[in-house]
Amino acid sequence: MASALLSKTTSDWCFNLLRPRYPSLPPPILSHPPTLLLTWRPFRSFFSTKRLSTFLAMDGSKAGPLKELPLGIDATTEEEYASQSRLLQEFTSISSIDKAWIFKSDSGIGSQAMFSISQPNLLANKGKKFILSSHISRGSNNSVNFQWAPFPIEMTGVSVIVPSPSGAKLLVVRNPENESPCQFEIWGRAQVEKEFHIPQSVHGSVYADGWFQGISWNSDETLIAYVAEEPSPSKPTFTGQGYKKGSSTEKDFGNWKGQGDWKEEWGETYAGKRQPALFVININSGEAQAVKGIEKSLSVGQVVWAPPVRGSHQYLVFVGWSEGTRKLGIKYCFNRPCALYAVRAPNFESEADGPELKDNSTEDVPVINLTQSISSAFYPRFSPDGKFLSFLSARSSVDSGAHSATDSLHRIDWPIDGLLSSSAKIVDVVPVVMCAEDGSFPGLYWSSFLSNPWLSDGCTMIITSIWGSCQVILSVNVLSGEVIRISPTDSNSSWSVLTLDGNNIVAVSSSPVDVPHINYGYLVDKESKSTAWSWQNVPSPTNECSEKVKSLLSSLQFSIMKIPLRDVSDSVTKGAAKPFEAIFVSSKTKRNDPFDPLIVILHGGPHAVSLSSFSKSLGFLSSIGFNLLLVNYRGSLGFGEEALQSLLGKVGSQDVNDVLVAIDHVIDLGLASPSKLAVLGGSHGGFLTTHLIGQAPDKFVAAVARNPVCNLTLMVGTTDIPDWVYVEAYGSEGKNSFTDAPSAEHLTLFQSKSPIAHVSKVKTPTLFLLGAQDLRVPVSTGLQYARALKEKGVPVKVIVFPNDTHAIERPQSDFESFLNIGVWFKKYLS
Ligand SMILES: CC(=O)N[C@@H](C)C(=O)N[C@@H](C)C(=O)O
Repeated sequence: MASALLSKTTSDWCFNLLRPRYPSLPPPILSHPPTLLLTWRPFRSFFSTKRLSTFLAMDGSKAGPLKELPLGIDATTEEEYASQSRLLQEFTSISSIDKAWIFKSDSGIGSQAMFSISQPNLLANKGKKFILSSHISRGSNNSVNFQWAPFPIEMTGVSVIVPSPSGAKLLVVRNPENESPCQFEIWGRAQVEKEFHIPQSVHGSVYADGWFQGISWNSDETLIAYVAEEPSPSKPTFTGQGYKKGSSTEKDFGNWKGQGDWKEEWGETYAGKRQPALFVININSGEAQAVKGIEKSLSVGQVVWAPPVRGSHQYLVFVGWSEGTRKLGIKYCFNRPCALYAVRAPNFESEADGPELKDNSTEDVPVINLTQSISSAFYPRFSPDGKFLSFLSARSSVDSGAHSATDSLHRIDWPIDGLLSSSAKIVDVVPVVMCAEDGSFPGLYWSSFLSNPWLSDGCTMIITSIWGSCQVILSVNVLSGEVIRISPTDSNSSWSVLTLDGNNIVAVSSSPVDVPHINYGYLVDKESKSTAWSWQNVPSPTNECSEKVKSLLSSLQFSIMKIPLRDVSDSVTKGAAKPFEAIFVSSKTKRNDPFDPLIVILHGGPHAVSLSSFSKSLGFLSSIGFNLLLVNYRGSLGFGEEALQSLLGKVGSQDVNDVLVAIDHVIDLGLASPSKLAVLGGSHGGFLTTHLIGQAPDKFVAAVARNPVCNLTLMVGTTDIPDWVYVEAYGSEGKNSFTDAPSAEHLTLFQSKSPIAHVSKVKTPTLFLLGAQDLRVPVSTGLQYARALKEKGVPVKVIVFPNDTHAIERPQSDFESFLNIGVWFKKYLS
């Protein structure tokens, strides 16, 4: 019996695997010393590691000295781990296309493209970044041809690259890993032309992602404005004799540094990061100056240069977030009030400066708030002629307290004389859509703006947004307000814009069953007023994945389903009474008889969305025999503001019910069996997962919760976004009742709306994946719930990743998470 257990091969659901990308990589699950893994298995196999080795010896087989199995793995699951891990490695190594830039070609024919590509490096537990170049030429009939460089080039140690507007120079920033200076390099076409080391006494690391990122070249390409961490504050110094008067940042053998006052940070993923501040570097001299006059309490980001006005000082426009009485978490939080400000750029003494620019007195020139009359303004973009400034606003989010909601687009006319005013009229360009009519524009969501999003007419922006369950490319005329969906409407795939090539678009598209592909788009008929775009699929090395993955994905299909509501009450708004959507991914042919097991996948937020784009981890799960149902319950982004706002105050009931309705829908269609259901969700999706196994205790055979919100009463005192708990539990009015001193009445309501209120009913075996550095949903929340299940004898497995934050996205942690998810579901659903 034991040898049967041990000799169980991968043939149960064996894959004819190709050689993995990292041939020397040992099975990662065995190479994981830092992961803390707690396993509680009331129904665990009789053969614990010790018993198994004894049994083997008694069996008389040539056992030899048996290796202990790693923590959390038993003999029954080890083969499964080994076989799934090989396939997961093939999915993991698929590269992602993150950004692209277009340059004029030296030959004057066609253009040059540079693509930034990333790939996880499991052994190093880091992302690898590459640059892949291509020459783009146009043939007859509008055909386009990309000639790719033979290999990509790795960008080791590079934090961010930003080409100059003309494309003649490239800024490369290398952030230090310790107290070393921050390195700026200016590259020409063939070599590094300048290299500057900015000491920590001037500033810390340059912000290279998230809300605060912003690097902008001025028009004559001599100055670069950017956002970096302010220098370290000086701390009290103590010597053998006690406190040493005066401040010093120097380290010395004869003294030691105290902590000084604690400073608020921006929460999740910003731990240890200092206040973002504005700087300008002169690339001729290498001198870097802090921009003066900005209030210390203002965090800054997204800086751009205002159009130059002859004979007048240059201004910078940036986004500022005020701190108020405390900083609340800002990652995934669009509801933090912010405004656009204009500030005078510092002067650098240089021969090029005219006499009128020698005045260095920027301190007494006020910083102007340009968007006082609106609670949120970000992504400032000047039109190419400098006549207006457009920007996005999340005012709906700020005003309602929902952490993300429908955005709006605005513009202000820019004074040609350079006389700025804080009372400039804000024009609404694309308003918030309250009720999304079938098939029509639902509003702007999570839009991303290129640094140059403009077509040559100077008033059309090309942007990426969300439309139902799809990511789409839109053209937006900033003068007329006309919005057109220009990515194909006959496809359910997701599209996003990478860069513009003049009036043409380089985009990436993907779907749950197609890895990302590059596409080239152009207006079919430029002369007529036609708005039809044609898209050409561009063969590219980035489109490649292993033959195994290709073949597995080609056996899958997906559809976007409309799920009608059940029992709509009269009190719901029109927008909230409309069907919601779910993405159903299945095998083209049934793999199991009569039904493949179904994993219900629930996104977090709750104001986020599951998109119809490719996901390596979900591609892996659908390839190992599971159908998937990604439910975009009401409250998700992409369906109009009324549907989104309908969830506030109703979490744990309306969203739970929507998921149950979606499940019944696929069962009624004959696509799933009620006895083969599992559920997986993270964060608010983990809230739903744990609610569902409590409220529908007989429905799910297995569950997985990643950093789940299980107890709002516990979370409110420990999370970086306690305001979220109030708004989601009480509705919009919770925004005003939010306090850091919750009353007994508040705590009682939070308890009643939490999954922990239903924990006594749970029977479903549940896997918990927890990040110990999570500031959003602290690890204690998931641990408490898991312990409560254990107390009841429910099968539970917990993996804590000691160095991971909320997203659990470090390559090894992501890998181990999805490997365990695959094995967990196989164990209970096969
Ligand atoms: C606003 C927010 O972070 N809410 C969390 C509870 C959550 O669900 N987060 C989402 C974004 C996630 O998927 O992590």
